[in-house]
Amino acid sequence: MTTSTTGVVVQGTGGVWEVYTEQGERFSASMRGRLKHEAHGALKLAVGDRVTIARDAQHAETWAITDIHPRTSKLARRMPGGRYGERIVVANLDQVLVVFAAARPDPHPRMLDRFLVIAEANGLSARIVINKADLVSPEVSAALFADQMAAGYPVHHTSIHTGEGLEALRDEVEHRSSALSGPSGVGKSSLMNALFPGLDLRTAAVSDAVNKGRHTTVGAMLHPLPHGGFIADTPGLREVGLWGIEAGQVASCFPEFRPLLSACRFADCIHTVEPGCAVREAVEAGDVSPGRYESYVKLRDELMGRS
Ligand SMILES: Nc1nc2c(ncn2[C@@H]2O[C@H](COP(=O)(O)OP(=O)(O)OP(=O)(O)O)[C@@H](O)[C@H]2O)c(=O)[nH]1
Ligand SMILES: [Zn+2]
Repeated sequence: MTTSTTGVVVQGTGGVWEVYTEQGERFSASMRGRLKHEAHGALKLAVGDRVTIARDAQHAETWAITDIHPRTSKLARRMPGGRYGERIVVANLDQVLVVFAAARPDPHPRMLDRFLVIAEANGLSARIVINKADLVSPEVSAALFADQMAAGYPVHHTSIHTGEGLEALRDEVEHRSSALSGPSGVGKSSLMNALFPGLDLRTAAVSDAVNKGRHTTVGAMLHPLPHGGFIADTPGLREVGLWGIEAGQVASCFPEFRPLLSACRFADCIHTVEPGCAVREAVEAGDVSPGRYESYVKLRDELMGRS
């Protein structure tokens, strides 16, 4: 007799995948031969995939992955070593949490915009978290990232010391699959531990640390949350980088630009020098923030190989 169940791939090493079921059980499973063959094409298994697993009564120890369910999203990066193709870092994320600190280290709006563009380009919604809110006055904290808030991104102000904002953030994280991103030292692991005691993230691995190379062999890992949902312990958005984003796509990764793009005089407007550019007019009129526009120009230049 064969039993089967469904679950989410939470980790993968050397062909053995760990699958977490809705009942909260963890099983090791490998890809069934036929599926492996098919997977050579478009569908490669990734952490975050929903799968069906089955096992024979006779081989009671081993589970086989018999089906990979359709993905709703993927965060992908270039194959390591410059090989052609993509590697899916994590599938089926619902959102990215971009964490900065109100101070220590100082927040950096242009770096935030870069993270937001990467999330947009991967089709993921982003939520901004300003942690260490206890270090500045409420007025200063509220003014931080006001441009990104005006662009439509939800912003949370949190502190693990005063407890501010923790409950509201927990509500948005439970029952969803979220990736954490943000610079080193902003309090990502402290925050997750405050929200979900005992979560035990691999502290160093969730960091977008300067020390880049060290993540190349470590894949993403999903941590199940006590009441449902997952936190992805990923190499971070910075490593995923701008890969796969075309220069012409950058403008549409700024949500506040989107309604303007069809109003430019030229259909192929790149919003830098053209007359009749609706984006630049909106900047001049104060409807689009100069800082966000600066981020656009910078990221576009970078993708054009001009910086
Ligand atoms: N004042 C204050 N300090 C905090 C807060 N959250 C975290 N910290 C401190 O900030 C420092 C860095 O916290 P971590 O949780 O290690 O930061 P991280 O983002 O996970 O850092 P990496 O592992 O390098 O990516 C620690 O000394 C924390 O105690 C907060 O809300 N307020
Ligand atoms: Zn334009």
